[in-house]
Amino acid sequence: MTIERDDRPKILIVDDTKENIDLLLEVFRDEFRVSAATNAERALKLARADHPPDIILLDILMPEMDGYELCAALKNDEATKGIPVVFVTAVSEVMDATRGFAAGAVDYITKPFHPPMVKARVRLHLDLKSKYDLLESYAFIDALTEVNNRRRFDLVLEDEWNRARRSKRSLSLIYLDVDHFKAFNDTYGHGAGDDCLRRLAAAMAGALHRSGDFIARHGGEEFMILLPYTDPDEALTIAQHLNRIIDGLAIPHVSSPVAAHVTVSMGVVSVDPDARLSTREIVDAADRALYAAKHAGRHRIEQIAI
Ligand SMILES: Nc1nc2c(ncn2[C@@H]2O[C@H](COP(=O)(O)OP(=O)(O)OP(=O)(O)O)[C@@H](O)[C@H]2O)c(=O)[nH]1
Repeated sequence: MTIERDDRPKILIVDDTKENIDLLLEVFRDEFRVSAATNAERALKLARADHPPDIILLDILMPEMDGYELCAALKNDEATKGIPVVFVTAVSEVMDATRGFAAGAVDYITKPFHPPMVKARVRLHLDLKSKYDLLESYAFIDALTEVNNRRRFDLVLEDEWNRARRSKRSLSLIYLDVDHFKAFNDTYGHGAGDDCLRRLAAAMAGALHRSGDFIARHGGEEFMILLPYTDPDEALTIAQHLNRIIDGLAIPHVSSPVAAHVTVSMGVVSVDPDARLSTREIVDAADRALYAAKHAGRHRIEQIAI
């Protein structure tokens, strides 16, 4: 049996009048997955769900929380602020649309609907959103290795550390540095050095399977691997696995005093969720462990728990 995936964009219609919902449902049901809410509370719940809508059509006039307030609430929430909101308004209320833009809406459509126009505008905003998302993702990708960059790492570490503290689960971090990489560049050239970093990044990214596992290039020949919900034993197992994967690439390094191929050193830190530490202190601890691994001869893993 094959289960077909429904890749159509998701649209959420928020309107307290069932007839208006039905009208828009007719317009969108063939091209979109449509859900509907008749009040702000339900709309917020659907917008914050695991599979949020790609766009929200929002009636301005609703009892209790009106469209403006709901829009402002969506824009103030990290989880929903990126979802484009289009106001739905009667022609007589067009002036109010200005307030809608101030609340964070991207556009408005007027009743009575002209279906092709409504569809075209919704498609336009979906298209703009996906281009915006793509651009934003470039800002977080390391151009050489195409894994996450340091900027993204800083944000994700902050998020994961907060989550670890809330859920009382330990967080582990691997700070990894290529051994004698200056000698590698000097021997094989900077272009070969770049290729080596690309291969290491791809191999490590391919070896991390758990959702939430995260790799970033931290700078130069340094990488960070963040392992949420991971205790010291598991973190050590993953570090050893990465070490084997890198040894397995067997990238020749004749000028390394450590081995005939490219090797790495790792500092592994596992943090107790009750430890009152800043993310900076976590990174510093991983750095100390990495330094110990380098000092002890390289091509090894040093681990600390804090
Ligand atoms: N090819 C290439 N080299 C880089 C890049 N970023 C940093 N490097 C080089 O990485 C080398 C790092 O050298 P060091 O910090 O002295 O460390 P190392 O030679 O790896 O020695 P240990 O870390 O002590 O084992 C420098 O020569 C940098 O020029 C890069 O993007 N591409």
